[in-house]
Amino acid sequence: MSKPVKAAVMGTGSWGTAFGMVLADAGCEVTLWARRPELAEAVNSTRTNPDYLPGVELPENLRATPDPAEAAHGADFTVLAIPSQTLRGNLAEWTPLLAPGTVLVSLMKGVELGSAMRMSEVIDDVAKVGSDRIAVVTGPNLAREIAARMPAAAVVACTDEAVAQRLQAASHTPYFRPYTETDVVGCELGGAVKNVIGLAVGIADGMGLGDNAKGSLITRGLAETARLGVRLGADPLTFAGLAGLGDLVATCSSPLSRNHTFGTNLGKGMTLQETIAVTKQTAEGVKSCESVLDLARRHGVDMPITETVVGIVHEGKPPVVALKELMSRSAKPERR
Ligand SMILES: NC(=O)c1ccc[n+]([C@@H]2O[C@H](COP(=O)([O-])OP(=O)(O)OC[C@H]3O[C@@H](n4cnc5c(N)ncnc54)[C@H](O)[C@@H]3O)[C@@H](O)[C@H]2O)c1
Ligand SMILES: O=P(O)(O)OC[C@H](O)CO
Repeated sequence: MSKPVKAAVMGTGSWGTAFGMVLADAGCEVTLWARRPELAEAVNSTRTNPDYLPGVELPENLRATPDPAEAAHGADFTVLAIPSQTLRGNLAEWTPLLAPGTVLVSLMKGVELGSAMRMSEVIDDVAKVGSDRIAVVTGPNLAREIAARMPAAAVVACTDEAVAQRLQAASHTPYFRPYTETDVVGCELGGAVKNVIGLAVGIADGMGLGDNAKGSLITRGLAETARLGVRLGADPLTFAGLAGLGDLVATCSSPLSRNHTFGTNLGKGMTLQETIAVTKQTAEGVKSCESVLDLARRHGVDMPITETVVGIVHEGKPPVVALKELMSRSAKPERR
């Protein structure tokens, strides 16, 4: 009999825990790394994650530890499930602990502030493992729904298709259907920019702008995502898939999305500080809107919705003023 696949999941938040559950349900032996020892203890003693996924019973073949070396030991896959802006520092500490040959798997949907790097680029920069040992999981995957074992499809991307296939096999369950991809750039940009568009749609919902506005923002949001992606070498068709349209639709329609909810609160008139205070989990778009805009400017790509979100979130622009500016941009053809 072959040995079970071992997976370390670095991060015991909502998605780290839910994806750890997927891997365990698919037959992997899973160890979660939890930053706080008391959370690791609670996971092991109650078989739940009371802080992030209360009420969800976790499988027996999943355990938690506060020791990153213990989590990483012998792992075939080392899954990174922490906020994007904390990746560089954490991975620098974990790199000496990584199992030889382990595949580093990013669950993160962000772009690094300052460097404007995608998460796979940060991973390569820090761990120096090469693109064939870096994979990305993305798509319409709201953690709460996956944790309830509700059906979802996803994309597992790696420049080496055989590695993507290994990860696909390690995470395929009756409720979680991963498709392979080799367009890592497109998959990562789809995930990072949809959080920014999710904020924009949330703001519009909070302002009561209606469903035509929502449909328009989703579609024009996807257009600017694809524009950036193509400039960076992505396949435009990736944005019509699960990592693009699929994730955008789930995020922009669900009250479970932290980015959408964050935007809705701003659109209803809460201040940024009030909105941050009621947001308990990571809403990546709040920081990544600035790094996505930075990336777009470095490559001369126009991203008006992203620019509008930055104006509202970081420059104190009132949403009504931002809306007026967005609607009064010069007329142009839909495709150019
Ligand atoms: N929740 C979802 O539905 C979902 C789905 C797909 C992708 N994602 C992406 O996954 C990533 C993680 O999101 P999440 O939902 O698990 O977030 P979360 O807020 O639920 O959990 C974040 C985890 O990171 C840890 N953490 C926070 N700051 C840290 C630091 N400085 N150093 C080390 N660890 C730290 C927290 O303790 C927690 O375990 C994000 O990039 C998010 O966009 C989330
Ligand atoms: O809760 P959000 O806004 O971070 O979205 C979660 C997932 O990325 C949806 O696929």
